[in-house]
Amino acid sequence: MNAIELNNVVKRFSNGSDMTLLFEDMNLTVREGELVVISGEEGIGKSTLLRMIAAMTPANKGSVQVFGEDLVSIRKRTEWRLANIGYINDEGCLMPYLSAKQNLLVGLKEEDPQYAEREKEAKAILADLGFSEDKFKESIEGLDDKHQMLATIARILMTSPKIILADEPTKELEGEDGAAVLDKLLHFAKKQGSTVIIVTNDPSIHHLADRHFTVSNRQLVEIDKDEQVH
Ligand SMILES: Nc1ncnc2c1ncn2[C@@H]1O[C@H](COP(=O)(O)OP(=O)(O)OP(=O)(O)O)[C@@H](O)[C@H]1O
Repeated sequence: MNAIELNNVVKRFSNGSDMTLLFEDMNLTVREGELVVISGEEGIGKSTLLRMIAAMTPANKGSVQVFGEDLVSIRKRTEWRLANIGYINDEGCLMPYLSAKQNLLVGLKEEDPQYAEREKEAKAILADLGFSEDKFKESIEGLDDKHQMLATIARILMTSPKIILADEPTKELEGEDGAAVLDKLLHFAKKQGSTVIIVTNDPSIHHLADRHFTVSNRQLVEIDKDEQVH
C-alpha cells in the first residue's frame, strides 16, 4: 500500500505582492515502510513538503493523500496528526523542566489504569535509546544536545506513528552523535513498521535511504543511488 501520495501538487506562499512558488505539478509516492531522504538547497521547500504531508499547510492545487485519505477532507486535523504522524524537528516538542520520562508520560496520571504499562514502555524506549537511569530522571534542559534529540525521538516513538517526518534531525549534532541518533531512530522505525521521510543534507545518511530525492525546478527528482557522493 502507498503510505503517501502527492499528485500534481502546486504550493506557493504570498507575502503582500511577493509570491514564492515552491512546487508545481509535483508528484511523490512513498510505499508503506519505506525510508525516503530529501536533500536540497536552503529555502527550496523541503520543510514545506513535510508540513503538507503532516496536514500543517495545504497544497494550493493537486492532492495530498496519506494512507488513501485526502488531507483536504480531514476534519479533526490535530487528532488525525497525533494518531498518524510523528514530526521531529529541532524546535523540540518537550517540556524543558520535566524529565525525559515525565515528557513521555505527559497527559497521564499515576492513578490512571494504563499508567504502569505506559511507564514500562517509556522506560524501555529510553533504555533502548541509551538513557541511563539517572539520565531519564534529569530535566530536559539539563541534558546534552544528543540526549535532548533522543528524548524527542522517544516521545515520538511512544505514539507508534505510522509515518515519521524528520526535519534535519541531526542538524545540531556533531558527526558521530548525529549518526548514532539517526541509527536509533531508523532501528525503531523499522521495528514499528513506520514509513519515514527525513529531510537532511547530511551525506552520511543518504546511503541508508531506500530512495533519495532532491528538489529541482519545483519538482522532486530522484537521485540514483550510484550517483551519490559518499
Ligand atoms: N508560512 C509561510 N509563509 C510565507 N512564506 C513561507 C512560509 N513557510 C515557508 N515560506 C517560504 O517558503 C520558502 C521555503 O521554505 P522551507 O522552509 O520549506 O524551505 P527549506 O528547503 O526547508 O529550507 P531550510 O533548509 O532553510 O529549512 C522560504 O522562502 C520560506 O520563507
